[in-house]
Amino acid sequence: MTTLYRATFLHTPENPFTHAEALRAEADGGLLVEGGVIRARGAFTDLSAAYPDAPVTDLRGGLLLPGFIDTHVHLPQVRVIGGLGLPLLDWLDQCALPEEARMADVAYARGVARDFTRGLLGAGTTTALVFGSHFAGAVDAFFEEAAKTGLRAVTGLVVSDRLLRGELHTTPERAYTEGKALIERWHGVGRALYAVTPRFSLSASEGILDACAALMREHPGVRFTSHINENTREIEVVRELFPGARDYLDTYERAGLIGRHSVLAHNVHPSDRELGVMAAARCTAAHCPCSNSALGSGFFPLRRHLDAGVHVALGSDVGGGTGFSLLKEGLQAHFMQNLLPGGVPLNPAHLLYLATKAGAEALDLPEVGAFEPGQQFDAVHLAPAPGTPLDAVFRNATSPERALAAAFATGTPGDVARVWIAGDAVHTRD
Ligand SMILES: Nc1nc2[nH]cnc2c(=O)[nH]1
Ligand SMILES: [Zn+2]
Repeated sequence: MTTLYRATFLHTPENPFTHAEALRAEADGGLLVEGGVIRARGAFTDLSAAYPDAPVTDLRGGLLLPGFIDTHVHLPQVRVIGGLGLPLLDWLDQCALPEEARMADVAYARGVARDFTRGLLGAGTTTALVFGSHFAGAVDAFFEEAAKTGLRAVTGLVVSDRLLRGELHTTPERAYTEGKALIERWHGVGRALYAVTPRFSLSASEGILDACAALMREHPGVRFTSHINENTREIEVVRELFPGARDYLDTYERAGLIGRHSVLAHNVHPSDRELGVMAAARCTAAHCPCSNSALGSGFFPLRRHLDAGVHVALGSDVGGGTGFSLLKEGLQAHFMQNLLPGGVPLNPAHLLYLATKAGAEALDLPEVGAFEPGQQFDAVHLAPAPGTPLDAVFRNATSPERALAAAFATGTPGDVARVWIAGDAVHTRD
């Protein structure tokens, strides 16, 4: 099936942190999509002349962007968004972990997976690196829900063997056998990919990190994700638990877990050595600005990451974060860099890149992240309801870039009118 989409569209096929003019915009643009793949892109008049028989879907009056890519979000935390006012370790004990224990019940986990997937798609997120659950049945339920809805999900069993609560602990042996079974069942099936996921070094012994490394070695192509350097108290505890490690990163590095397919969430308090190793390994820091603010974790040192050459993408970190919208994460990143002495001034091109193409790079998914011919048509149509302030800005914007800035400043999931993955409509606003 072929469709010619007519829209004001923007995308960032190049990295604006390293390329001038990275923001590409077409005020009256056309995207020819065939079988879910973008075949041609340009001015609408040119495309309609070249493909006069293609049925046109008219999306004028809003903005069409590549689907958002969330590189850090927790499946079992959708129902506990909003536990404000606690630092990380207290928030885990009081808000997150009691809810995560409920995921032992697969029927409960299925409901959570539905709420979670709906939250992602409704915010315009089409690909997500998801911290799964400590329970294999819940991870299965989420893979099933993602397959049903079309979401591109990269996820896995979260493993820990200390300092959480008993129900959430496993053993290195079980972490390995359950992880292996899930990889064999799901990795590379449809749009699903597996991510080996020790929760963080605070809750993971060397034995369980070694079990994770065995899974990575034996299954090339699976992704790796964990947390790092989020909170100063957490970092102190990790230092005490790993007296032989040079720093937090080294706890993962020594196990052989750091490489091109590794995504480390937060990294608010890194050392120069850690940044150097992350850059050399070409792994990614998932920046989660709303979470860093809500949990008081600190200001992400974006300048130091960029100067060291570390790739950075964006994560919502629901439920430490405050919701699924990567528009909000972009705005909060912008605010925090504005407030941080020596922060990086972030323009709309940076924000769009962080919310889209940067995530595709992080996950090594060249088929998504922008509107290049040959890429999948994963897209979000922002079309504010008539009479809203964003609608007023869109109607009066002097350029697509101005409208994009306003979308980050004031856009919400309520402005997400329609979302496509591989050309299929996966969310339509009521
Ligand atoms: N923000 C955040 N940090 C973590 N570190 C370990 N677990 C978590 C979590 O669930 N959320
Ligand atoms: Zn997290």
